[in-house]
Amino acid sequence: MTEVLELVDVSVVRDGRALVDQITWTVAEGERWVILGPNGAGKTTLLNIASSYLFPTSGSAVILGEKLGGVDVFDLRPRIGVAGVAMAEKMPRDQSVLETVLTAAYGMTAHWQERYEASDEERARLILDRLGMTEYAERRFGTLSEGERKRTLIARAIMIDPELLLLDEPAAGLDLGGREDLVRRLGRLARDPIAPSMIMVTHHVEEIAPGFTHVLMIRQGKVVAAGPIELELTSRNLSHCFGLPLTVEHRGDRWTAQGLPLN
Ligand SMILES: Nc1ncnc2c1ncn2[C@@H]1O[C@H](COP(=O)(O)OP(=O)(O)OP(=O)(O)O)[C@@H](O)[C@H]1O
Repeated sequence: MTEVLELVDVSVVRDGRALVDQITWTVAEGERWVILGPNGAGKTTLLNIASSYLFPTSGSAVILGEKLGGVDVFDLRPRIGVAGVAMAEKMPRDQSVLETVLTAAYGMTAHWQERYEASDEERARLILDRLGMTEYAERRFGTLSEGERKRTLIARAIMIDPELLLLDEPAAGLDLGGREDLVRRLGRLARDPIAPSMIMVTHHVEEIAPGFTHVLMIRQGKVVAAGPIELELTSRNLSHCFGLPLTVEHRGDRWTAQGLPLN
């Protein structure tokens, strides 16, 4: 099996502090990983390495077979789809949802007189439809609700037909209905055998969609557990990861967790 991401002894040090501390982690093609961990654990830092926007201070990072530092990142980035808060902030608010998705195919964030191929527009509309966004295609990005915005950015990340899809807290800020709608759609994507390898950062096990296969738990920049979700997403590991006693349950194809009551 081919590796889409291979980190060996990766550390990121800022102001003398390791934000990510000697992490060794491999993601194989077709796997769908969840990164879990408390605030400040280093999840986004890891995702920034996986998207080639951040270079490790030490250790080696190989993304889609290319070693960071030895490859032109501008060749690598079009192969990686990223949806997260940082991307939302870069999107022009007065651009339509359709254009927001379409510009991805041209490696841009804004419409700039480029002529779109009819086949690209067709693909953008198809992806928007899969994410339940058909009726919003002509709406301005800036007028969307948080949930609609998140679905638009996921559509944009998928538009480039990436080999690796990175989702940074896709369900953050969504209400219960919005979360459940997104989890169902991510579940459909995760179970699609031709969908790209995926890595999703989240704070909540309830946001893990069916079809996710592996979990990486980190705390203070270090790996607490990594491996198949059924084996590693245990009360013991989760408690260690978040630093308080927690119980996790797997019911049907979903996960829930709660803290143990105080004595
Ligand atoms: N450029 C920087 N210089 C110094 N410290 C930084 C820098 N970037 C991030 N950090 C720190 O690194 C730690 C890890 O940050 P990161 O954003 O990766 O955490 P996270 O797990 O994604 O957190 P959250 O769940 O709150 O989003 C945090 O303590 C953060 O303050």
